[in-house]
Amino acid sequence: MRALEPIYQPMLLAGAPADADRVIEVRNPFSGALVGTVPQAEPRQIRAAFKAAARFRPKLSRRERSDILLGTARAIASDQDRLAQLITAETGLCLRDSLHETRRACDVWSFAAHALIQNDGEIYPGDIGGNPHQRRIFSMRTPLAGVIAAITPFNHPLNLVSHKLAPAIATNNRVVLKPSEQTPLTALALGRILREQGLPEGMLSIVTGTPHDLGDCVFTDEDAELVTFTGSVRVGHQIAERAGYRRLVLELGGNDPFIVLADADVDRAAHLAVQGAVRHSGQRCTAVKRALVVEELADHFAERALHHMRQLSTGDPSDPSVDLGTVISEDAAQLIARRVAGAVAAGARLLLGGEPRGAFCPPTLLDHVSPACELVAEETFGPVLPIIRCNNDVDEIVMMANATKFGLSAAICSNRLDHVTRLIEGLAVGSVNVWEVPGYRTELTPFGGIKQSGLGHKEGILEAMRSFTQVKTYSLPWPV
Ligand SMILES: NC(=O)c1ccc[n+]([C@@H]2O[C@H](COP(=O)([O-])OP(=O)(O)OC[C@H]3O[C@@H](n4cnc5c(N)ncnc54)[C@H](O)[C@@H]3O)[C@@H](O)[C@H]2O)c1
Repeated sequence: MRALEPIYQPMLLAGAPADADRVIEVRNPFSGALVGTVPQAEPRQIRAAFKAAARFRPKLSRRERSDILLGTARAIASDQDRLAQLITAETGLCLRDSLHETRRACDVWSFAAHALIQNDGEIYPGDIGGNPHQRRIFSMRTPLAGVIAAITPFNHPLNLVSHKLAPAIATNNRVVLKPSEQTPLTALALGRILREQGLPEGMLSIVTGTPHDLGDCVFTDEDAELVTFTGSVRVGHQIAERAGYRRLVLELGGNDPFIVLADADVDRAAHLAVQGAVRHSGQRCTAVKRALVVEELADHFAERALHHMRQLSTGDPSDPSVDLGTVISEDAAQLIARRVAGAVAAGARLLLGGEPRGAFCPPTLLDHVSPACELVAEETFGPVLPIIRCNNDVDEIVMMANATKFGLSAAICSNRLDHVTRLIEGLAVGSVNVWEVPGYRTELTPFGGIKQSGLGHKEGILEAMRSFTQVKTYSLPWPV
């Protein structure tokens, strides 16, 4: 496929294009080619973005918001090839994964449009207590008084940005978004679409820059009432320590187990595990990070997983037939390689893999992995499937799965209802999928982790619309 011409994208400050004295370069992780440049914002520009947002009071009717959201969904759908190419150029993800991402983002925007037409208030009778009143209490949801500060990671540059912006717009809020400096071009392309759909300028700023240059200003601005952050545990915890008295929504890393019990169809389980581990280059918070397989199936599982991994085609991520692109950078590929080597040194058997080439990390399969290795104790963000063998004992498997600081999602392969229900009850995670990859969800459903993976506030359109609003109650006389 022809390489895209390098582009310069200005930021959006209160909807208007804005430059800065310096730029950051975005390079294609596969080819090293320059994809484009964006401004390196200065802290004073971040302040200006929050100030402009705080001054603006959105007055869009539900119908107007719904039109903008549906228009955005349609624009993403009609431009999906170009957007997918941009995602692939910025991230090194294969085009197939990028197209998948554009379809998810369309869902986000259209589901938000549908969600906002539902009434979100409730009615409570006043005559229920020991001192009954002839009144009724009504609740309504209002936008936040302050501005939403949104910070997003590199790995889903369209979908996760959509998960911040769509519910914010649906609830008439104002947002200052700082996308990852590794993938800012897709976020800015989405910002342009929103402008074309008639989003009022004061509702959205998209500022770009490195955390090194911006410091804390995005999440400590005096006008930021809520910080919604998706990214690593390390950065999420730093933000939690420094953000002060404001609402926090943290969607952090994961270390998701893929549990295969003794009754499982081994080939089906192995195929799912490989998909869950390598799709999106293994760079999903909910990717399969550890396969916990009962000992009696493990040889067969490893053999079938090897078979499925060998089917994957690799190469230029912009080639539509390629299944696996690169990870985000050469440094990321090197870190994965070091952790794989560490696991092998600790006794794991490498069944498939090899040295990284630039940012390309080959699909990697290991068996007999010790749960103590860094490869599986930490979140390893790459196309790696480590098999940890375990005893055929559900309670022990629950303990192994939970023996991590993370608590995002999990997957189970079993048809034994008694075992499945014990696992669903026992796993300390936000979501469990039976006979699916851990990350399965719709864009509407609640999603988010516990323990170090998050504070328990959920995303997903409906939950995000709740966290981006306050509940106000009012009561009226209600004589009967
Ligand atoms: N739970 C979820 O929903 C979810 C979804 C996707 C990704 N993630 C997680 O995100 C991580 C991968 O993304 P990443 O590498 O971009 O994460 P990251 O934490 O390095 O960066 C995320 C964002 O924070 C910014 N940032 C980095 N350091 C900062 C600092 N000191 N102060 C303020 N902002 C800072 C980055 O510029 C980026 O915009 C993985 O851990 C993955 O599991 C979680």
